[in-house]
Amino acid sequence: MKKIIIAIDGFSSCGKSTMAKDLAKEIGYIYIDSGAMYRAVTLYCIEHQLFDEKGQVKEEELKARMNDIHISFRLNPETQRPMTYLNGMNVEDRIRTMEVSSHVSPVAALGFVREALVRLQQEMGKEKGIVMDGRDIGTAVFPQAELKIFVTASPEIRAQRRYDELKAKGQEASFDDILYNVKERDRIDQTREISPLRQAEDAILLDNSHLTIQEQKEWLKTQFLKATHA
Ligand SMILES: Nc1ncnc2c1ncn2[C@@H]1O[C@H](COP(=O)(O)OP(=O)(O)O)[C@@H](O)[C@H]1O
Ligand SMILES: Nc1ccn([C@@H]2O[C@H](COP(=O)(O)OP(=O)(O)O)[C@@H](O)[C@H]2O)c(=O)n1
Repeated sequence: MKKIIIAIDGFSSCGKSTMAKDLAKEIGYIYIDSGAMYRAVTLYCIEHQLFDEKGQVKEEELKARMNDIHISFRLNPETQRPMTYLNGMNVEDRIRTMEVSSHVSPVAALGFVREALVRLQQEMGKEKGIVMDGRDIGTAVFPQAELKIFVTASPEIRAQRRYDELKAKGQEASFDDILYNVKERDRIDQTREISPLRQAEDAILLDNSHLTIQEQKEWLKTQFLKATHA
């Protein structure tokens, strides 16, 4: 069967990666979490003191160091899940902290950061057979994608999902802080100048507020089958 590109965009913490990862595994496609790449650049900034005392990113310094930032994915041999690597180090857990979540959107709004990461993402999708999730996959990275999904759910439900996830990992978390972060990232992501978060005209909208993980997985598989048998 001819391989296609599947773009899954939408608001923060609604379940995009969960459904994208599950589908990719089932149909034998590569899965790429583009948000992990923006998170990895943000972790690099935190670890190299590239935020000033006001919490603003030191743009010129980051720009000068972009060539020193190498991001890749490798499958965990036990779980078969993709792990994010930054300059050869596994940073999968470190990029998921609230500290990174609260700094990532301003970093992702920078044109030179987006240019570098979009180039890498397009390279990864060159052979098709890829499911990528993020904010601008259907609008900017792969506007030609054969299947585009735009996912949303209420902010409270999304914050609860992220809260449960952090708690399950044993991380300290406050529901109110997470809710604030989810809403604030949505605001910055939707209002930035370059490739703001928006639904592509040809994307299928999914509100999964009241769907289980299993239900949304089945829904996505149906969309895939429709797109490949059309
Ligand atoms: N339909 C759902 N119902 C309940 N929890 C969900 C659902 N979809 C995903 N989750 C959980 O919500 C959290 C956020 O999901 P994730 O896939 O990381 O979202 P995103 O990629 O959109 O940020 C994860 O802990 C995931 O297990
Ligand atoms: N294609 C993408 C993916 C993520 N991002 C940025 O990276 C942040 C983290 O993305 P993510 O997908 O890991 O976010 P979660 O919804 O998983 O928390 C987003 O809030 C955006 O600011 C982006 O700008 N473009």
